[in-house]
Amino acid sequence: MATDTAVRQWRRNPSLLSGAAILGLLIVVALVAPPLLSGSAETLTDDARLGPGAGHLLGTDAFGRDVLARALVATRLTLLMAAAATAASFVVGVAIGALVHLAPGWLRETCLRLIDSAVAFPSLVLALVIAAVLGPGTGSAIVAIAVAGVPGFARLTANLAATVADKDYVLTARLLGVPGLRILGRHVLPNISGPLLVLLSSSFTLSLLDISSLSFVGLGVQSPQYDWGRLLNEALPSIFAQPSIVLAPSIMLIVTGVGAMLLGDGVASLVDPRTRGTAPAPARTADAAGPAAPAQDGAAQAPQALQASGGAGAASGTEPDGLLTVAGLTVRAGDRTLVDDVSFTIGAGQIVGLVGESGSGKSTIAMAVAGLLPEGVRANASRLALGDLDLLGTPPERRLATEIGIVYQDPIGTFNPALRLGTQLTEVARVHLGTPRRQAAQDMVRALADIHVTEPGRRLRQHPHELSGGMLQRASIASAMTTNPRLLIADEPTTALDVTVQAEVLRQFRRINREHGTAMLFISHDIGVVGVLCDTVLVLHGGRVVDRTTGGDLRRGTVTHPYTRALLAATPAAVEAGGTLSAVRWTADADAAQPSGAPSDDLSDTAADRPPAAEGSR
Ligand SMILES: Nc1ncnc2c1ncn2[C@@H]1O[C@H](COP(=O)(O)OP(=O)(O)OP(=O)(O)O)[C@@H](O)[C@H]1O
Repeated sequence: MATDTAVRQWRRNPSLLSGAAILGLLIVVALVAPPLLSGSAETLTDDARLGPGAGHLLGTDAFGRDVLARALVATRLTLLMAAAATAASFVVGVAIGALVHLAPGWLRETCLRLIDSAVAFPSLVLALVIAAVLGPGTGSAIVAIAVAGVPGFARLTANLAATVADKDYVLTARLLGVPGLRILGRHVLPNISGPLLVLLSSSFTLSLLDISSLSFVGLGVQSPQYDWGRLLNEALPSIFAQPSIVLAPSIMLIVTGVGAMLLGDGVASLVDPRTRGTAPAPARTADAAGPAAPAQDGAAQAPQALQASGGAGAASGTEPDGLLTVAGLTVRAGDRTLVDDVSFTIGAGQIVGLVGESGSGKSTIAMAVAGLLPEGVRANASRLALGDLDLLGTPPERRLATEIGIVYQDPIGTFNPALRLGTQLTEVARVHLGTPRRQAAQDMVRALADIHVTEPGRRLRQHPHELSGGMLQRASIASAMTTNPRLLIADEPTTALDVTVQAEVLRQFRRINREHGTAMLFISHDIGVVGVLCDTVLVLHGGRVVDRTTGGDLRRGTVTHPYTRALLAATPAAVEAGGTLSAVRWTADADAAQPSGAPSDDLSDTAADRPPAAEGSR
């Protein structure tokens, strides 16, 4: 079965097939030509400078040696030198790039600038300088080309690693306390392997040409050894009288280069799990299947589906003890304040929502709570704690990993595309709870079934790209709940999903909240969704809390703060209810600014003037 799949993948990959065929043929030549053809390639005869003919297809050189035989015998040394130089550049370059990526900010920037300068220097010129310093010879040519190739690999590795570093699955690994080197090996390098392999193949071609160039100018292979560059060097004096003498090494160089590039392209698409084409992606209908009936249609379905259930905290009508305490949280990037003096608490079983326009600081607050702020961004607070766990200091990784779960906006970006779901979903249980692999898999199958993922056993063997967005989001909720965390942070968890899947995902949040008493910090642009799910809602604007209200007030539309009213007026639900869709035009210091169609109000109705909806309102 696996063999059939492998054969199909190869058949569907003409670059891989043709590149492998060409390089395979060259390897055969490199293996068999020296023992079979060394005689005619190296024995001096009186048949000097013969033209192409029956005895010698491409003629003979000035010493009567067969030109074609020499080119074929030279294949072994040429390929070995190019491969050795490329392998050395690859290993050293990737290692340097990875270390640079892990280095602290100032050192990384310095190293990157140095690498950039090295890349800007032409590799052949650099190789010529190194070869001239080391002296002519096969070894020095390999070293020179290898050194010249290092900066390219180092830069690509460091740059690509930086693009993967802010992916959700890397953030999650950081939250779980996975060491930097392990994150690099497990999450970063596998996901940048495609471009690195393409560079490997083009670097092999470049090494081949550079090594041949060094030999051609007399700094590489020395007589009596010969590679294709050395053959071109020897043919130079007679190139006009006997042009056929340069044909064989030139053609061999071109064919090898083309073969390497084709193979590189083919391997790059083969290692990318998204283009492997394994099992077909599940049908969309499977996503909505499951014991809970999906909402019928329309944006209003999600809120309606949840309204009936009511909020745990809201139903109690009491303010639960603060499990998460955020007091005076301020987050800065350099001299820019991203979040300004934000305070709130979340009790066990309570859901607190953060709403606000894009850029108002919602995700920054969540990341500050989880200790996942990006480099250069610093959080300060008079208190930031989850129960007895001080989140401002350096909390024990194990506790962070098990007491906070995160569900991100983009279910596809949440998972490492290079790893099967089973490996990723059971990692926390295996690594942090010490659960045996088989038991962790069985537990996860149950957890996925609980959250209405169909065929959970099969899902664990699939890669993320083989599941729909809704199914992946449910898998990420199941994953976040593995340790039964005290706090679940959901950062726009439904934004990337269509409305029917949204409703189901929201139902799952509600169920988890009620069954496990999990405290939740729920972030959304969608004020309607926040209204039906959350007990307490903080409205953010420009990094500050401008209003505190309740889900009930949002649902009933009985909010009084002008900005919150402006947000409500800007939701499609307001239009469905007969209102006018308005753009939000409120600013903290422009009391006249109102959404069009919204009743006039002034800014005296600040959070301080309102009864606190959550403990610690500022
Ligand atoms: N690493 C960073 N360095 C500097 N500024 C940042 C950084 N990350 C975010 N910001 C800024 O912080 C502010 C708040 O961003 P944040 O992502 O928290 O907003 P948000 O309300 O979650 O927006 P969205 O809903 O679009 O995700 C924005 O102005 C953003 O440009």
